[in-house]
Amino acid sequence: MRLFTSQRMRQADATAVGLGFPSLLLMEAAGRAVAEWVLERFPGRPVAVLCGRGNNGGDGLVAARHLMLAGARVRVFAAEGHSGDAAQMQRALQAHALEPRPLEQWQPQPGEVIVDALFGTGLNRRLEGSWAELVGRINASSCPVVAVDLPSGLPFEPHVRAHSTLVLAALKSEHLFYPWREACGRIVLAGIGMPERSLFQPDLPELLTPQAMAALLPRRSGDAHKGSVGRVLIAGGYANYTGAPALAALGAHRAGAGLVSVAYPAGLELHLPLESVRYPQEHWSPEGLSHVRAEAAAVGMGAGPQAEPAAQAVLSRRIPTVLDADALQPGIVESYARAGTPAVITPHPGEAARLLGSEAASIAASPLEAARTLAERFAGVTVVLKGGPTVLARQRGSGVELAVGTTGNPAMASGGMGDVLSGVIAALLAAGLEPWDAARLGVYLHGLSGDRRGQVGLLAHDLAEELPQARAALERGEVRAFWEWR
Ligand SMILES: NC(=O)C1=CN([C@@H]2O[C@H](COP(=O)(O)OP(=O)(O)OC[C@H]3O[C@@H](n4cnc5c(N)ncnc54)[C@H](O)[C@@H]3O)[C@@H](O)[C@H]2O)[C@H](O)CC1
Ligand SMILES: [K+]
Repeated sequence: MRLFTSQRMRQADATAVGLGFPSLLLMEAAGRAVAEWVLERFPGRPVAVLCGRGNNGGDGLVAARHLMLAGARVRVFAAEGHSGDAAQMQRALQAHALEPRPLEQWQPQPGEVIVDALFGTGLNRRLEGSWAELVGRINASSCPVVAVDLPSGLPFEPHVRAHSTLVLAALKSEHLFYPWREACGRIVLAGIGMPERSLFQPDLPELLTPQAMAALLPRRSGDAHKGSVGRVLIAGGYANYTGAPALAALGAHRAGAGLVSVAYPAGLELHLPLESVRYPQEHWSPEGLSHVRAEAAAVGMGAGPQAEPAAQAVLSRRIPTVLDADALQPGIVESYARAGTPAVITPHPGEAARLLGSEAASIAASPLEAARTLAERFAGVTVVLKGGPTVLARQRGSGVELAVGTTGNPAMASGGMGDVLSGVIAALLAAGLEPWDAARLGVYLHGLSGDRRGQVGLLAHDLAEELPQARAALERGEVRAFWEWR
């Protein structure tokens, strides 16, 4: 499943029409889905449908007809000047003796549900004047708003704040990225019958779905033993940063590693899980790690100035490695890329800025672009740019493949969460997954565990404790995506 932009959705729409699919059928399906959602979610409530002059308004006119036919009390207010499909839908409504009133005449009525069909993917600049004023009045009313496709005004200010958004054909960036996502409310995705070929756009970012992620789970055979399911080496820790490697170790254990070994500066007091094996290092060297049994590693958590020697020592093992925290320095990442050792980097925006020599704020503002740039800059390395949502990237052929996480929540904004993620991805690498699969599944499981324990005050080790149940639920097919299907 792919994440669209408004522009790419319009392209898909044009492709469908180019294939001979009548656009009027799409609008009919869209409006019908809106009506069905309103009737299901707000049974018996009167409805005001507010229609713009584009196709989003056309969807609203269809919704009004179906609401009326289902016996709902409907008032319709529409902008002047519909053309094309929307004009036909206006005539269809008028044939049922339902005459839209001018939009300016709309006043909110208590108890009424508002269908926001003012603007969808065709908005090309911020709303101003009477449009901005109308959006202000919608938001000030105490009526629940069902937005058609997008809350009108997004991705700019001002915009409608919706109770729910009935998304047409595919999710668009605004439905996933903050701050816009908060305006969408519940997200309900309606298929509307677009031909599959028009939606086939593999260069768009992949959305991580429960089905696709469940298929990646490493299977365990009946005769599994601790040496056959993946052993992990964690390398980190320095001065008073003793929690980070311990949390990474916990993440690896809870993600199913058969054995977790932790290498750290000798003399450091680490509160490791009882099950971890300790390898104190007098100084970091390939020899010091040569006898540690591991198929994958994670390095950098709390390593401070020791990150460089620790990363070079681990690199000598030539095993797939997660580079996190202090190991996220251009020189270290480049040395892994040059050596051709499979590497996954897991920066947050601040660390990504350090890698790219840019600003954290600009990275957080355009994470898809930033992840793409990281994948181009460090060719061959798998990028996990952490955030809400996390974005993944890797170079593939002459282009960059992108993916976007669909799990996780703001309760996960606390120290140590990233260390757990490193351990999880390392465990999946050790189990034999390719870096791209280990990174996507690791991000998904980590966020899913956070969602299952989603209260503020969640600690990183609470999240780690949830990993086995999250994984089992995913395996049993019990996990649902955050959007609902219609
Ligand atoms: N395949 C699908 O997903 C389908 C989507 N449908 C619906 O169509 C809209 C997109 O319709 P479109 O006509 O392209 O655009 P809008 O209705 O969003 O609005 C365009 C309208 O608004 C004008 N405009 C743009 N920006 C502004 C502004 N800032 N202020 C004032 N006016 C503005 C622009 O010039 C146009 O006149 C999509 O979201 C779905 O709801 C189909 O119905 C079914 C298939
Ligand atoms: K809308």
